[in-house]
Amino acid sequence: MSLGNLGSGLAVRDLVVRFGNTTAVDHVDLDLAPGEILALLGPSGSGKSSLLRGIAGLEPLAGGLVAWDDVDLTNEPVHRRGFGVMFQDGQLFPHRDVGGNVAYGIEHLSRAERAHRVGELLDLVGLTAYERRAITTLSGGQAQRVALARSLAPHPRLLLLDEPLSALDRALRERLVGVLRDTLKATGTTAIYVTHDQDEAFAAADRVAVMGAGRVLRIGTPREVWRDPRSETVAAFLGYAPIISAQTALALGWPDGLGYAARVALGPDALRVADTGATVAVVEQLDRRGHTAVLVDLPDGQRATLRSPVHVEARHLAVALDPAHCAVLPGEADAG
Ligand SMILES: Nc1ncnc2c1ncn2[C@@H]1O[C@H](COP(=O)(O)OP(=O)(O)OP(=O)(O)O)[C@@H](O)[C@H]1O
Repeated sequence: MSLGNLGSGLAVRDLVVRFGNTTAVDHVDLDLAPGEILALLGPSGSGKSSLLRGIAGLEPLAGGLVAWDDVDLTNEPVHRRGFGVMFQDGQLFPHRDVGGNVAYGIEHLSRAERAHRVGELLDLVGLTAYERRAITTLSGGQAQRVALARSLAPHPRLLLLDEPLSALDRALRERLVGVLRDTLKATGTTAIYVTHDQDEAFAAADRVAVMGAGRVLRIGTPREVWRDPRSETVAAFLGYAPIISAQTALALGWPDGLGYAARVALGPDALRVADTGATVAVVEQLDRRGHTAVLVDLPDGQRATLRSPVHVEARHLAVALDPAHCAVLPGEADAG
């Protein structure tokens, strides 16, 4: 049934998923344009998987609507939505080889068409000539690339990826997130990508939605969400720390123009050593890759980290805040 006003791509309206007394997804609205990649980010238990599964049709809805190109799919079974799903463990068939796995969803095609599509996708995910390899001989990263090729083979109009890289180590994740994004873009696939890793979300997506307690707290491009998290919850989840009052920010040399109730969230490079400024006590120094993390106590008693190229000798430092590496948050009373 055409709904008449929801536009092209995915539209989610007022979606609710409940498990007993737990509301896992709490009245969520979401729009996704064709070809767009959205990352769903949020702490454990914030409802990311439940939202994804609700959209896929894998979880019954307690309320709301899922539509594609203005057509209501809420009551369509999973396999009639034209959506694909890829999970953390890939769920490959061990008794089929790589090519057999990729061809799984396209067995209605002619042998030649199938072979062409399988070859094309294996090329895209960087596994050319792996077609006859046994699944049991693949590394974790290779297996996830096969899983990606398999889920893309039937041309899903929406691909739902649930923590597709989280079983892999960080270095491999950083590399594969690029392969994943490039492959989704090369195939023009619209996708929702669930992860709890901020870096992965920012690297994969055109837009990021940060969830908390079943709701979408903030949605925008990675740059918009980072620059303007709009709430302490989102800022803290993105890795801003600590969050200080306007008064403390002014004491640390903030150039003015802050509302009395505003709060300032410090990003990783927010504090720097200055010739003049507030003096803070050095508490501890930790060796990091390429820099020293100098832990200092701010005038309000909160601990903050300053990145320094070398260990500092002094027990006290003059520091200043760099507004370009901070986010200004509205005071509780102004928060919308
Ligand atoms: N099958 C289930 N039965 C009961 N409660 C569930 C079920 N699945 C999820 N929940 C609950 O719903 C809420 C949201 O869980 P969900 O798995 O969607 O969160 P998440 O953000 O994906 O978490 P994670 O990052 O840990 O996977 C949690 O409180 C969780 O305990």
